[in-house]
Amino acid sequence: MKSPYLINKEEILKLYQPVDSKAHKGTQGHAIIIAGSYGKIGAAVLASKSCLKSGCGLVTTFIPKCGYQILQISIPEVMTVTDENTNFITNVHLPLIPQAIGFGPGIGKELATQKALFEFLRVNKAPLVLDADALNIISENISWLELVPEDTILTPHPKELERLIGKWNSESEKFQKTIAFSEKYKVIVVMKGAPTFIINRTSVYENTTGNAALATAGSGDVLTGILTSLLAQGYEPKYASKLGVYLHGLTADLALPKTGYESFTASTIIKYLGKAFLELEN
Ligand SMILES: NC(=O)C1=CN([C@@H]2O[C@H](COP(=O)(O)OP(=O)(O)OC[C@H]3O[C@@H](n4cnc5c(N)ncnc54)[C@H](OP(=O)(O)O)[C@@H]3O)[C@@H](O)[C@H]2O)[C@@H](O)CC1
Ligand SMILES: Nc1ncnc2c1ncn2[C@@H]1O[C@H](COP(=O)(O)OP(=O)(O)O)[C@@H](O)[C@H]1O
Ligand SMILES: [Mg+2]
Repeated sequence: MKSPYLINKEEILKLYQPVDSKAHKGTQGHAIIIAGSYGKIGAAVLASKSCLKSGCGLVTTFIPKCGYQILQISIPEVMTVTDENTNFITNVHLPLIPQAIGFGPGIGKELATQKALFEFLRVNKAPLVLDADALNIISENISWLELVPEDTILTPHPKELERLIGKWNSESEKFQKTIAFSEKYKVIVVMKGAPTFIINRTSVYENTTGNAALATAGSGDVLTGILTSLLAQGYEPKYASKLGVYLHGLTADLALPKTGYESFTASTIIKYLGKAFLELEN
């Protein structure tokens, strides 16, 4: 394998698009987050809030009924649409075609949720981020990946990656298998970890931001929201994935002197998103 390209500030400044002074919420993209199940509505809240706080104009969140009040009270700026089912997602019906969709955090693996994901993949054409249980479901139905739009962004942590590509015997085999997977299914794989690598066909990129403060519940859910937001704003998937992982890690680097490792939570990532974006302004 060639040595990875580094995702550093110089590279990010080449692709970052500042918000236009004539922008309005309609030009900033409408994102949909499909997430959550009973006991894991927090994942939907974190992904939705981070989506909104990364510059997206409008965010609609699709959740099972049990999440309705939680979402509306915790993030009044976000619109919600609920499934017929109380505890988990069974039938994704969207009120609009958005500019991007993030699917997976906290959805669980109920059979009805698996069917809902399959039906969604059959009809969806919007740019897509797949995370968490959406990846776990797809791991057991790998041919469904043939249904996703080209350059869909997959964000597995190491265990989710293993479920998708199978076990590896060395780091180099892990990269080889992920490159082959990215080529075969025409997807971008964000290999989350310390550090995070992005695999886009045969190209490998290594992120330079982030630290162990991110080793906390929900930090991946927040990344899904950020990536979905950037896609909705019109960033091409190859740029959205780089900018998203860079900003996500940068929040932890900026926050660390104030929070230390221990008190940093996924909500701290969201809190520091503004400072991370400001680092990109000249
Ligand atoms: N507030 C909420 O609503 C929250 C909801 N959430 C939602 O919960 C769902 C389940 O998500 P999940 O990732 O916890 O479960 P799962 O896929 O079984 O992975 C666990 C296994 O993976 C491994 N592993 C993980 N990271 C690794 C690493 N860096 N490096 C190495 N190994 C690593 C780890 O292995 P271990 O080290 O324990 O052997 C363990 O076996 C999902 O939908 C998510 O969105 C969460 O986001 C939390 C907040
Ligand atoms: N030690 C670490 N250094 C840098 N980044 C880390 C570290 N530990 C975790 N992360 C990042 O935190 C996120 C964890 O995602 P994930 O495991 O999906 O969390 P969750 O499912 O709880 O939301 C990933 O973006 C990962 O790269
Ligand atoms: Mg996760």
